[in-house]
Amino acid sequence: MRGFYIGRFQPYHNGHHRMVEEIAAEVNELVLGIGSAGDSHSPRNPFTAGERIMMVNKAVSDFDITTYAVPIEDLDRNSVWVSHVQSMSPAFEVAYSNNPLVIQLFTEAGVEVHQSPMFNREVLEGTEVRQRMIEDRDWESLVPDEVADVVREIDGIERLQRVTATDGAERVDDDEDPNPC
Ligand SMILES: Nc1ncnc2c1ncn2[C@@H]1O[C@H](COP(=O)(O)OP(=O)(O)OP(=O)(O)O)[C@@H](O)[C@H]1O
Ligand SMILES: NC(=O)c1ccc[n+]([C@@H]2O[C@H](COP(=O)(O)O)[C@@H](O)[C@H]2O)c1
Repeated sequence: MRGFYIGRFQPYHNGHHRMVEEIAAEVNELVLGIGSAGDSHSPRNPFTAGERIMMVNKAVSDFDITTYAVPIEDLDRNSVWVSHVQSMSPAFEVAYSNNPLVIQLFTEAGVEVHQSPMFNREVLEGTEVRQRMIEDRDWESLVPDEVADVVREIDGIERLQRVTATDGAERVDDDEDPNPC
């Protein structure tokens, strides 16, 4: 049986990895949808689809299943999103997600959806990993070693810190004359 699991994976972390481990007990093939594939170089989506494919492919090589990483760009219309996914992915019988919108859209389209427990969600969350990267705090322990290697290879921390920084320009208050003479 072939399954489908989509995430933004910004970056792929140990919560995703635990979920793939559980999925691997149920299917022998898994499509990993790289969601919001067109987004990169922003605080919420720092890594490109290609970089996320590297992270995911290297990390899941430990598991005894065949995997395919497929980039999926976002659409303005949720109502046709499942068809869009199906048009880009190898065919699959079951979708895995804990995202309420994704669950709703697949269910309405007649696709069986399985949820998983949330693993150590207090820290295993992309937002937390990125915050630690910005603040130079330990993030490596929250991701598979292969992902940490990719982040270092692409100078990902420097990029995230730079795209998160403000431009440092002095703010001029509205009621202050910028050109006093
Ligand atoms: N710790 C976790 N345990 C189980 N599932 C998780 C965990 N973290 C994320 N997921 C699930 O993995 C899928 C992809 O998640 P996503 O890539 O958005 O990660 P995220 O940690 O929620 O990231 P962000 O904080 O950047 O939104 C979603 O279905 C999400 O619910
Ligand atoms: N209309 C759309 O483009 C649409 C709808 C539902 C989910 N998605 C994408 O699917 C992915 C879902 O992953 P998360 O669970 O990580 O949010 C995201 O990249 C999200 O943007 C896109």
